This record gives sequence, C-alpha cells and structure tokens, in this order.
Amino acid sequence: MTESPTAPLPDARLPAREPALAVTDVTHSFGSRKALDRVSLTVPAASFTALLGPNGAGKTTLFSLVTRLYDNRSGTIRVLGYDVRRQAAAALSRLGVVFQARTLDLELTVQQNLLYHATLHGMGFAAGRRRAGEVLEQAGLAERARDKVRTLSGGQMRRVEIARALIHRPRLLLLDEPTVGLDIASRAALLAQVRALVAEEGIGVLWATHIIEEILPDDRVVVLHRGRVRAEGRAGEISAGAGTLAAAFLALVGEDAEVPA
Ligand SMILES: Nc1ncnc2c1ncn2[C@@H]1O[C@H](COP(=O)(O)OP(=O)(O)OP(=O)(O)O)[C@@H](O)[C@H]1O
Repeated sequence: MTESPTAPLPDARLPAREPALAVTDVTHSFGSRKALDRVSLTVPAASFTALLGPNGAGKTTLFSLVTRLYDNRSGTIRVLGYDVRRQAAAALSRLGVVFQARTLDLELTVQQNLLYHATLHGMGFAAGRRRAGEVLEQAGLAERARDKVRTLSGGQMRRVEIARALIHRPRLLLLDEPTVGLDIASRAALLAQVRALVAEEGIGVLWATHIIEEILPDDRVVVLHRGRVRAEGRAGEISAGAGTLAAAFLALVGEDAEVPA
C-alpha cells in the first residue's frame, strides 16, 4: 500500500505511548468569566478517566473545545497526537462524543440513526450497515435495530448514542455526564458497556461526571473545580489521605461539591 508523504500516520505507527487526549495549558473565557484556567490533563490510551467536577466546573466547556465547537485560542489540545486546531480532520476522525443533551432522532429507527451518522463519516451504505450491526451487537441492542428510537428506554437510548459515537472506530471517546436521569440498573449497564470498550478495544475514555459512585479505585480521575484542575491521578491515590474519594473531593472543592448521599 502506498501513502502520500503528507498523509497522517496511521495510528499503529504513532508512538505507542501517544495519549488518546492531551490537553496542555488551555484557558477559555466567556467575557470576563474564566470557564477554564490553564487546564492540563491527559487521557492515556486504554484508560477510563473520570472528569469529576461540580456544576459549573468547566466540564462541558472542555468538551466543546476538544470537539471544536469552540476554538481553543490558548494552549494545545491533541487527540492521538493530532492537534485539533492545526490537524482538525485527523484529530476529529479519531474521536467520538456523547453530549449531555440527547441527539437521536426519535422518529427514525435505531439503525437509521446509525446509518445517517455513518454517512456523515463518509462510509458507504453496505459498510455502514455492517458497522451499525457490530456496534449494536456490542451494545446488546442488535434486536432493537428496526425499532423506532421513541420506543426505547432512556438507558437504551444512551447506549445507542454510544454505539453511534463508535461507528467510525474512534480511539478517544468523550462522554458528558451520560448517566444523568438514569436509574441504577441503566447506569450500571452503561458503565459496563464503556468499561468493556476500554478493556477490550483499548479506547481512551473521558467520562465527565459528578457522581462519585461511578468511579473505581483503579480509574484515573481529574478533579476540575471552577475551571482549574485540582487533582489528577488514580482514584485510589487521590482518596488515600482523606479515606474515601468523596471525602477527598469535598476537601478539594468545598461547599460546591454535590456528593450524593
Ligand atoms: N455560553 C456561555 N456563556 C457564558 N458563560 C458560560 C457559557 N457556557 C458556560 N459558561 C460558564 O462557564 C462555567 C463553566 O460551565 P460548564 O458548562 O463548562 O460547566 P460544567 O462543569 O459542564 O457544569 P454542568 O455540570 O452544570 O454542566 C460556568 O460558570 C458557566 O456559567
């Protein structure tokens, strides 16, 4: 196979330790309000990294910068080594995102929603159908392919959104508070689906949340508060001094914390 000298390197030829996401020194303001203040963080490949922060911490703003909804005017953001500003197409083709607001078309079938997305990514119809079948199988929803999205539960819709975000085989998956409004069983199913992607496919995941119970001791955690990174490391390490992650989080963010009872 030949390759033009200017073509981006396939992922297999990038250095093995290239993180899925590397954010360095990023500041973003809305008028005089700094939503992010010199933020640096890393999501290693094959990691589940929780972005833990109370309301208003800056999580959605960070996602908007990584996905180029906003332009990052300071610092750098790299996806698999590709700069989202200077190499936007290469970077964006390697990331999948599930935003906080639901974005499925309720009147289309599950499969039609996925095929539409596959087309946006330049996949042909047959390849799109094949890939839609694969990601739905992975999500445990293959038998719902021909059902209208309207007939699914909230948890199933979220799982379809994750399947859709994976259609173009991204190596970084961003999820902005994906479990909001879901019951405990649906939340557990969603977490299991995403953790399997990390373990089996080596995808780097950035999971924004304010729900501490979703985080396991071995997960990486970035604590964001009022636009600043307050801690970054293994959950077990961050909680070590305080006893529990909830106590450590409270100590870091004070009265703004929303720790569930
Ligand atoms: N479009 C905007 N215009 C002005 N201020 C904004 C805008 N978007 C966010 N902000 C402010 O920036 C800060 C960070 O908001 P952001 O939505 O990123 O936080 P968050 O951690 O995602 O919170 P939540 O959990 O409530 O979604 C907040 O103070 C917010 O009020």
